[in-house]
Amino acid sequence: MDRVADRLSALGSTAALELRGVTRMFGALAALTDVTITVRPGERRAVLGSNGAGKTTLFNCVTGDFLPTSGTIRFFGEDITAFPAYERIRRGLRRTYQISALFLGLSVRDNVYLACRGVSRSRFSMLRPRANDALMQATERLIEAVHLTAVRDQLVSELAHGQQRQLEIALALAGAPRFILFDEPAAGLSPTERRELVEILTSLPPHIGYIIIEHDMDVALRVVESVTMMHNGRIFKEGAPHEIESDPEVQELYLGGGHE
Ligand SMILES: Nc1ncnc2c1ncn2[C@@H]1O[C@H](COP(=O)(O)OP(=O)(O)OP(=O)(O)O)[C@@H](O)[C@H]1O
Repeated sequence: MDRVADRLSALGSTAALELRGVTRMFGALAALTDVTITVRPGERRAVLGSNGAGKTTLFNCVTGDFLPTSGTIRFFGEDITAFPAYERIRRGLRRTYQISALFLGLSVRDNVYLACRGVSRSRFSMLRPRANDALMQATERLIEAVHLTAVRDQLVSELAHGQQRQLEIALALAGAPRFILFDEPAAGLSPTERRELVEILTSLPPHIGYIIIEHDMDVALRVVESVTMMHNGRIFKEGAPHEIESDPEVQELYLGGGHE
């Protein structure tokens, strides 16, 4: 725990992500109500809650897929509330989706290379990549970081489901991310694949913070330092994983039928 505290304090005091009073209405339905969250640089946080709690809407407001109805969102101190999604990506914000967005007919390496090239300055270059190209080197590093070196030449369509999810993490790491939103990365994974996911997430570079939405509490609580519990669009509880796990109200909500 001391190591975590040292890592976080070394990364500065300006919040990586700060939501203040964020509300998002869909007609008369409040998907988010007055949500205030502060995530420090390098901090890893889980957002948990039952179906319809507002977790995906929260991600959509942070990425710019939806604008909040009211409230503000700051990213490393800058007010990004009204920024389009690409401006947020340019500033180092990334997201993975529940539904994958991979090129199934291309190899693992080509998928990662295209992602690296998409966020680099040379993306319009017509030159063929060379083996010593910096983008190729970045590609190989990312493939290694998500444990896919052994299958890097295989087509994505031939990969196991878990390997495809690992590849999605590599794509989110392309460029220079400072903060990643992981949307249920453990969904559909076998126990072995879940263990691998935990290893990959806990080995990410220390300056990269993230929020993870995850229904699997065992995975979520092992890869974060802090937890925000949501219920009916509001923040219901915040704390360290061990506090959340042993909280009677959280247990009631999860075990008492409030969760799927
Ligand atoms: N585009 C939309 N239009 C109308 N209502 C929406 C829209 N998106 C979400 N909602 C509603 O907002 C509420 C919060 O939904 P949201 O998807 O954010 O919850 P969630 O916590 O991500 O749930 P799940 O775990 O099922 O993904 C729900 O009542 C949902 O029906």
